[in-house]
Amino acid sequence: MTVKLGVPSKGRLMEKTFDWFGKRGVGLRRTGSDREYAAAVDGVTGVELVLLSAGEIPRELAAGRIHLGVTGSDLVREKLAAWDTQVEEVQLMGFGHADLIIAVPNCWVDVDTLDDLDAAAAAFRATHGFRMRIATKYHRLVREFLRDQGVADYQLVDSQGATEGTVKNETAEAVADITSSGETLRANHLKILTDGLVHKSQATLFRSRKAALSDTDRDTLTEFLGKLT
Ligand SMILES: Nc1ncnc2c1ncn2[C@@H]1O[C@H](COP(=O)(O)OP(=O)(O)OP(=O)(O)O)[C@@H](O)[C@H]1O
Ligand SMILES: O=P(O)(O)OC[C@H]1O[C@H](OP(=O)(O)OP(=O)(O)O)[C@H](O)[C@@H]1O
Repeated sequence: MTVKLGVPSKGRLMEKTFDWFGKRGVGLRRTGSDREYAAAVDGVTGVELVLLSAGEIPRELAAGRIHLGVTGSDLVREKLAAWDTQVEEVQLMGFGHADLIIAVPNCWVDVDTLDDLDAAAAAFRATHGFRMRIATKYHRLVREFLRDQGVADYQLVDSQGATEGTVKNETAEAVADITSSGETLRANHLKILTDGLVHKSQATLFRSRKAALSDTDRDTLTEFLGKLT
């Protein structure tokens, strides 16, 4: 057997992940054509590279099909129930920073905090006869956060992309999404609630608590982690 390392095959995190391992003496490289998802690891034996989408890495770790995986800390928390019983955070990697936040229209001048949102939500329901809609793809994280903060009078509507556009399109009144430069929020006339930070995410190396290991794999993994951390 081999120790399996899952890394993002494309998207924001891929290149920086390759650089991060490179700086630690582990060469990750794609092999074959541009479009072929084949890869190799240089500088260490017994480790196999598996190219996956960032969004699928949490599931693969939880299923024990990979031993180590790189993805955003937001994605692990969103995709896995009781995430820390299924995976272990090995190392924050210092890139892929993004904040999951709750934002409302700039023109809601009386709404700057979660308490304000709660009050606005009750008023909204009384006026419109349905609950205020918050668009997001982070259902688990947002629901848990709002429950802990005592906000209840809302409904989540699913948005898998262009989430900030839902307010203008009148399919939601507020959004919960990732922000990095803040440009997309600004361009869509949205403001972040002052206490509306749900999670500060960054790329993270995770270890599966579920993946089986032979004695040899265990030694390989220990040696490999020694190089990385
Ligand atoms: N500006 C940003 N917008 C969205 N995600 C960001 C941003 N900056 C960093 N991230 C992080 O990047 C990760 C998502 O990476 P990426 O966008 O490459 O994957 P994806 O396209 O969503 O996933 P998949 O490959 O599954 O389609 C998340 O952990 C997210 O927090
Ligand atoms: O703060 P900013 O730097 O503007 O970045 C934030 C935006 O980037 C992401 O969208 P992405 O580009 O992944 O497209 P999406 O709308 O399809 O999710 C995220 O969902 C925000 O919309």
